[in-house]
Amino acid sequence: MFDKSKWIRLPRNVVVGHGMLDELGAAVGELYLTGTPLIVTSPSPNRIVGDRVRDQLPASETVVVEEASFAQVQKVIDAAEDAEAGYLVGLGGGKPIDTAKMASDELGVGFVSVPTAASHDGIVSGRGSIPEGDTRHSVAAEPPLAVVADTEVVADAPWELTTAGCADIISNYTAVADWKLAKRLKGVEYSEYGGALSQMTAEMLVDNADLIRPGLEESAWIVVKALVSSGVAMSIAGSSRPASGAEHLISHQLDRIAPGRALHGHQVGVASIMTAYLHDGPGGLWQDIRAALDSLGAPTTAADLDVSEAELLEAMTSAHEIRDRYTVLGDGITEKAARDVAETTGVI
Ligand SMILES: NC(=O)C1=CN([C@@H]2O[C@H](COP(=O)(O)OP(=O)(O)OC[C@H]3O[C@@H](n4cnc5c(N)ncnc54)[C@H](OP(=O)(O)O)[C@@H]3O)[C@@H](O)[C@H]2O)C=CC1
Ligand SMILES: O=C(CO)COP(=O)(O)O
Ligand SMILES: [Zn+2]
Repeated sequence: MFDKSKWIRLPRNVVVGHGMLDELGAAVGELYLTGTPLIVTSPSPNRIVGDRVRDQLPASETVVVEEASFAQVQKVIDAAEDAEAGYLVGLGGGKPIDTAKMASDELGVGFVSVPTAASHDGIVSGRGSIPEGDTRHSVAAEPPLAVVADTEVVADAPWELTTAGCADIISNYTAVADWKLAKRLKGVEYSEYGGALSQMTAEMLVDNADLIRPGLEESAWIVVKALVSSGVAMSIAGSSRPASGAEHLISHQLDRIAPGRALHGHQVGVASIMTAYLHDGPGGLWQDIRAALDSLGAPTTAADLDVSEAELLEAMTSAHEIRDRYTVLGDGITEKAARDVAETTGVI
């Protein structure tokens, strides 16, 4: 049996720009896929651009998912089998895209990612995440064969989705720091290319933070490109390590302790302020991260996330337990240490 985590698996066509939805048919046609396309979408993207996508993919069928759950993945698998689907098209935010990604993995058919929001780097990656049950972190899945992101559509999406995508990228700083630490202390395999690309992506986004403003199509373009790069870094690494460290562990725990309160990217952004402090101490990177999030209008405090002090501290002190991934949290931090860092960084 092959270990595909050793392969670098990337989308073949990445089509990003103004009006690019109208090139979906051409981008997919180039992949020589056969059979009925099954469009997997959610209510808003279906309403906003569903017909434009259907015009590009004649004879397609559509299934609308209501939430990200294993029941909805099964609904898509059933719809694909009924339609004898040749491939799936995830159209929308992370919910329909990851549902399509997980279903296509199970069905053994290809999938195409058509993000309508730049909310996190899962829209491009070979990592699937259904935040239900015990496993809240992503698992290996098939990467999209193609990604088609129309920046006009993404720029029109609610601004908070874009700031969540930015924060998910900014958190790459601490993810890479955790990965390097795990290499030094635990001999974990580290990819120089994966780490460097992920770090550079975070730097470019922070350097351009002033240009990222609501309604500006150029902003959507910067963020989508960054999400693509982050997805590529994960493909090079064969894991989510370049984009997921202790800040993601804390976010995954918040998903358990306080489900549905805040967007994934917003949670990892706030957690990243604190894990940067744990890495560097006072006067270090944490202030740059907080300033960048602040300038984008992304959350920087527990209150912004609608999370109580007790919920945050519980997530911070138990985050190390959820997965075998060594980070700056080591084998756990005390409640006092968690409170100190949260207070010093202004998160509580
Ligand atoms: N693979 C990975 O690494 C990761 C994957 N995920 C997955 O992503 C999901 C969360 O992703 P997220 O994007 O926040 O969730 P959604 O897909 O639910 O999108 C968020 C909201 O935005 C709406 N929406 C999407 N696009 C537009 C648009 N263009 N205009 C107006 N509204 C729009 C959706 O509306 P409506 O619901 O009405 O359609 C929804 O209310 C998780 O549940 C998980 O499955 C999360 C983190 C990491
Ligand atoms: O969200 C991700 C990267 O930004 C994926 O990370 P996880 O593997 O921790 O879910
Ligand atoms: Zn993430």
